[in-house]
Amino acid sequence: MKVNFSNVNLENIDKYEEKALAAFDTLMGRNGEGNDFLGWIDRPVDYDKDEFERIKKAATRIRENSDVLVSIGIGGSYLGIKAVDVACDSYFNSERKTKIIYAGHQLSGEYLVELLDYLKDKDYSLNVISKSGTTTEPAIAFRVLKEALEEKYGKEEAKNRIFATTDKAKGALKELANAEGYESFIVPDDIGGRFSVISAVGLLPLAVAGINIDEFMAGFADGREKYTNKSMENDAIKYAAVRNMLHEDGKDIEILLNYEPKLKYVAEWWKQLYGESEGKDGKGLFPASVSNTTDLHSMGQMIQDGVRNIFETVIEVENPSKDLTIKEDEQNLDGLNFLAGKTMSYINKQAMEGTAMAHVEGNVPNIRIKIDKINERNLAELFYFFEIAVGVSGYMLGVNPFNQPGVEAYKKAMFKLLGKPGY
Ligand SMILES: O=P(O)(O)OC[C@H]1O[C@H](O)[C@H](O)[C@@H](O)[C@@H]1O
Repeated sequence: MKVNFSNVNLENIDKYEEKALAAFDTLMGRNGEGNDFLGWIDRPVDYDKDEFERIKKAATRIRENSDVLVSIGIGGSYLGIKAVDVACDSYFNSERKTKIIYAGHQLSGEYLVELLDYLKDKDYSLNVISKSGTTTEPAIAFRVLKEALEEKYGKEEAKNRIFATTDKAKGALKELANAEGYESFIVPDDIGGRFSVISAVGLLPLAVAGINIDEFMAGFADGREKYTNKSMENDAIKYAAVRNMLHEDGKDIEILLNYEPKLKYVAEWWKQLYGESEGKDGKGLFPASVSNTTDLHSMGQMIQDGVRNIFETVIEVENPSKDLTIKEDEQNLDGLNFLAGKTMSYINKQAMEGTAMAHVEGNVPNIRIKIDKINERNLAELFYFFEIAVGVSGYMLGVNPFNQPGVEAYKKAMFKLLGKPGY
């Protein structure tokens, strides 16, 4: 993975570098706000190997007896799984032995009814994932899906098809898992939800999907190797410094963009990580995302000519796994023979370069993150890069990057409207 800042004016970066290095010291010194939630930093080399093996065994069992695993969770208990699942799957002919389907990540009755109908003639298991164990959306989905599972298999067999990933000791889901005898896995106390894809939260569903979780962990270890040294050569520190410089220079919105549609949910994972880590005390860059070149035909006008408060961070995949060469056409009625002999990846790359030139020309600075190809190891390294960078960036901003007090406000209002006791 390489990060390129040549499309950003770095003439004022010095004072941000000093601040970034100090913030990095706070992060790695574990003496900043939110330092109870830094377990993810060393997790790549310090994790429960027994649980890891148990995850693999459970995944094998699920793959043997289920066409579908319903992964029930929201936020950090959903987005990391979906990001890697989609990015590492094929667009159309998924060879997945067991398909991962998601639930509990919204409150759509239509979705849940259609999911229940879809599952009727399938063998399936449930992985209910909630660090707190009380989040409304997954709790509702689990109540409904558990009832359907028990109806299909009977209570005893259903117990062998329910896996709970939650707090090691407390919370409603842990109590339920203990009472019902569900196999459970742990969301570590010292890893916040948006950082938890490295734990059983991500590992079990991804192992069921056929992702190589040894390679996934190795990618996090690659990230820990590359992004935990104190130097401005450390791209994670530099990215944090550059973001803060651009923010103080009037850019309020960072757009993460890709030119490979299957990376869409990597951006969704990134939006939670950056939005929840920095959006506090009236501060923070607004994290947005587009998928190009599709969105150049919808958001291109705004990005090129709208309010000049945007910069872009582009994820470039240097070696797509498949490619296709445009052929000469005798009639050339579409006028595309100038593309004959050129590959789609070459054309996509020129679109990326042309867009970067036009946007930089229009005062939209561009950061470029290049990954060799899309696989679980490279995605894990990218995740770790963003995690270190958000810790540094949040401390530079003067916020606690590891809490999320603001998410409670809507819940209180919603529970009052729903007549939840005590609200
Ligand atoms: O895993 P859970 O405890 O169910 O939390 C799921 C999500 O909901 C919370 O409200 C926070 O917004 C997220 O940080 C968290 O990832």
